[in-house]
Amino acid sequence: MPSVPSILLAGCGKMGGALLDGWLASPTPPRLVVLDRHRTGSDDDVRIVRTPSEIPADFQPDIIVLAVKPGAADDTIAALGAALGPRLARTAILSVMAGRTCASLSEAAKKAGADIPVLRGMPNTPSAIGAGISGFYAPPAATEEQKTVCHDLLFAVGDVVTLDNEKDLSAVTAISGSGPAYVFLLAELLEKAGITEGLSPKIARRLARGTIYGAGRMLDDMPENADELRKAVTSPKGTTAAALEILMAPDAWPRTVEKAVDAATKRADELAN
Ligand SMILES: NC(=O)C1=CN([C@@H]2O[C@H](COP(=O)(O)OP(=O)(O)OC[C@H]3O[C@@H](n4cnc5c(N)ncnc54)[C@H](OP(=O)(O)O)[C@@H]3O)[C@@H](O)[C@H]2O)C=CC1
Ligand SMILES: O=C(O)[C@@H]1CCC=N1
Repeated sequence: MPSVPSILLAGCGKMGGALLDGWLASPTPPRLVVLDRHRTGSDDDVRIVRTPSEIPADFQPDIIVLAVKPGAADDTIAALGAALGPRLARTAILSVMAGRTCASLSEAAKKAGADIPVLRGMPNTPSAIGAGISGFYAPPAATEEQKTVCHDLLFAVGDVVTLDNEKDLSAVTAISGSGPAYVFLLAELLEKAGITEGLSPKIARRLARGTIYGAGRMLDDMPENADELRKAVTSPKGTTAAALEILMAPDAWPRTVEKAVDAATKRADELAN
């Protein structure tokens, strides 16, 4: 494989677009062709096509990053197989889709005439600014070179946790794949509560966002556990204690977060095939 790998990004919506932004801002972006029926325009760094038949004839992808909806994967793989044929002989697929297993995607690739390995990543949208975190799983069928290139693609946009068991990707999806949405919801709710308490929308927004940013940075920078950082904010009989008495009631956040993560994990399992 060449030192700069050739990547076909199939699907460039919310997650594919975040990966693309992150790669383009990284020190050594891969050679990129982007396939997405809604994207237009190309520049020096990336060629954008709307259908597989528009992929340049001399482009041979080392890795296809599959970032379409799980239900669109088989049709996309079939269309790529038909358009690229023998150009897929040394390609591997890196799926970033929720649920879909390596085995089911390998089967779809085989049907499309490409007997090629499928690796899986579960990134998240902060990848767009190089602050992602991804789970990564490579099956035994992948070569060491394919494992390294796929790992490094995810590492170029943030941290990577390598998993020994593919099954764990469902829980990873529920925690870090979907997780930014939970944090954004907290930002929305804090902002709304601030407005209810009489702050202007502008000030409530600034306080909510600044607080989540600062707390996130402390979690990243400081060695203390999250509960220690929480306790450092909580004066006995003070304001935080009054709020946490409500949030930490057994049926409030502890149970709600557990139930939400379990629902997301189960949904990832349902999307498997
Ligand atoms: N959003 C997120 O935060 C995360 C998403 N993921 C995974 O990433 C995948 C994509 O999700 P997301 O980015 O949200 O979805 P989007 O719908 O935003 O993006 C998918 C894009 O691919 C296009 N597309 C699908 N099939 C083809 C095709 N054959 N040819 C050309 N374009 C095609 C879609 O067009 P059209 O809409 O017309 O089909 C759409 O523009 C999912 O499998 C999801 O599980 C993983 C981690 C996080
Ligand atoms: O909601 C979803 O299914 C995708 C996977 C993780 C985040 N978004």
